[in-house]
Amino acid sequence: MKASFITLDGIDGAGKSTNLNTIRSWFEKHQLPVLFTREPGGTAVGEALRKLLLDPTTHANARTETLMIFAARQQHLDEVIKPALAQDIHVVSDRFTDATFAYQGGGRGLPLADIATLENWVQQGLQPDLTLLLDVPLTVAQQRLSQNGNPDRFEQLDTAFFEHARTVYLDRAASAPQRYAIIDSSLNLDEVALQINQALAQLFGLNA
Ligand SMILES: Nc1ncnc2c1ncn2[C@@H]1O[C@H](COP(=O)(O)OP(=O)(O)OP(=O)(O)O)[C@@H](O)[C@H]1O
Ligand SMILES: Cc1cn([C@H]2C[C@H](O)[C@@H](COP(=O)(O)O)O2)c(=O)[nH]c1=O
Repeated sequence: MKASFITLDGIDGAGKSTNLNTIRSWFEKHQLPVLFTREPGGTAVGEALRKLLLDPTTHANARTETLMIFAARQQHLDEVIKPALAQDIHVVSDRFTDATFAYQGGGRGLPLADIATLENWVQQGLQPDLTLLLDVPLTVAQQRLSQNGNPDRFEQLDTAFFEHARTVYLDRAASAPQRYAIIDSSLNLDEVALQINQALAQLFGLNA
């Protein structure tokens, strides 16, 4: 079986961290080899860039921010993602390039075509086999996040930023429905887990 590259994405507060456990359990149940990783991050270089990117005192403009994210991604692809896939290990990444289109494109307002240029240069055609897009209305995400202290540099951004980001995520999913599973993450955790398990089962041709 060819190894699959799966990404998990959505606006802050959509429930990615919470639902990673569901994905872990599904792979354990089916005894499939899998590597969990995240962006920005996943390597020493990537984690150092993540620290800068999420630090509220960092003053990076939108283009610098985007280049930092793609620098982290290049290292992540070369050091972690591509080697794992080559060894027939499935890879699940907590965020990938959809986040750049959504946050730097939708949120920050950079041209999506510029992000696509960087995507082509860095990924050389590599795309996820499945993207689990956790989708919630902004009010739900914000209500959930309000329970967490110390918002990071992105979590401090305003409602318009996240509305634009959510729109880009949904537009991308609509334009390539074979690659995306839109998960209604406003439902309770059991119902969200069911949708995630169904999407994984469909990708692998296994039981949910
Ligand atoms: N389906 C759900 N129903 C109720 N609460 C939820 C649900 N999913 C997540 N939560 C709660 O919402 C909060 C945010 O969830 P989580 O940290 O998983 O979001 P996230 O998308 O990973 O956010 P971030 O990207 O900022 O880490 C947590 O307190 C979590 O327990
Ligand atoms: C990959 C990627 C991430 N971001 C932002 C989105 C989040 O606010 C943070 C990462 O933190 P997480 O809650 O642990 O996912 O970084 C971004 O703006 N652009 C990207 O490409």
